[in-house]
Amino acid sequence: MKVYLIYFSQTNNTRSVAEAIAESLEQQGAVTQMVPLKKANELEVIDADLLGIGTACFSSQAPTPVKRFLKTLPRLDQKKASVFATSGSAPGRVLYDLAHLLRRKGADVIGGFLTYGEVHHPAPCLLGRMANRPDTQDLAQARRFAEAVFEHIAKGRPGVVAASRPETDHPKWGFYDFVALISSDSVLRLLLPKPRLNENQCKQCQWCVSECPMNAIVMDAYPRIGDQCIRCYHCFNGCPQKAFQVNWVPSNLVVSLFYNKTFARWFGELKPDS
Ligand SMILES: Cc1cc2nc3c(=O)[nH]c(=O)nc-3n(C[C@H](O)[C@H](O)[C@H](O)COP(=O)(O)O)c2cc1C
Repeated sequence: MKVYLIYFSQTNNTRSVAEAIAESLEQQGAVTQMVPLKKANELEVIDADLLGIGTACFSSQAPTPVKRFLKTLPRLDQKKASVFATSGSAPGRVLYDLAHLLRRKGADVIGGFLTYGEVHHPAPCLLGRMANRPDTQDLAQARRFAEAVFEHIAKGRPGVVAASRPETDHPKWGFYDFVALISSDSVLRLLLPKPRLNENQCKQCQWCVSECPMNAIVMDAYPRIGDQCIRCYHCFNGCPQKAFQVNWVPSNLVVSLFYNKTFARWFGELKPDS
């Protein structure tokens, strides 16, 4: 069985889950190729017996670059696919987004797996950080999920694997599912601050230009962030010179008043744990 495993991961949580899944599939005899989204290739997708797509959750949904990629895929008539995601406490529609877009292309989505991933979103006041996730148990669960997917295909079973998360097939209608519906990129651009470059610290290494998942950073004399920025803060978090700055004051207010209150109401009094 040929498996093509694509992952979108900025702080390596989803990548660790993808590695655990790949390892488990290989142990069972599958030939697995694992690639980051930016390097994913349509021809390999078509060639695979099983397509795996994994992502970090942004704003309780699948990040825009992942959705865009899935929308541009060719027809996947009855190709087996499985999806997985890592998130903080509010995964919302992330699994459904992946499965729904794959099904629209005609894929046969046989399972969805979700686990926690430590949150590195730089907004200082965000609660629910899920420190050190995914941990050994989470990764063991990911391996078991991969075993179930492999067995399902090998034995030619119909439908979805028993271990699949129900929201892979039907969206839930909880609070964060609504958050996902209203959190379009344009709303996030209004609510969240854009990173700003401190030119004195920038060494023009162009790390941010090559890493931006939206290809929204272009090089003038210095990197310039364009209007396509989705506020993922990958440039801010990852810049080797720490040359980006963000003014959190206005959005801290929004997050503290609205988001953290909701966390507290729905999940108990979460405390910053790092
Ligand atoms: C910009 C951004 C937005 C996020 N939004 C959410 C969210 O709405 N709900 C949630 O549960 N986690 C959210 N997270 C947390 C990530 O989904 C989580 O940390 C994930 O494991 C990161 O995966 P990665 O290390 O593979 O990039 C967000 C993280 C970032 C950076």
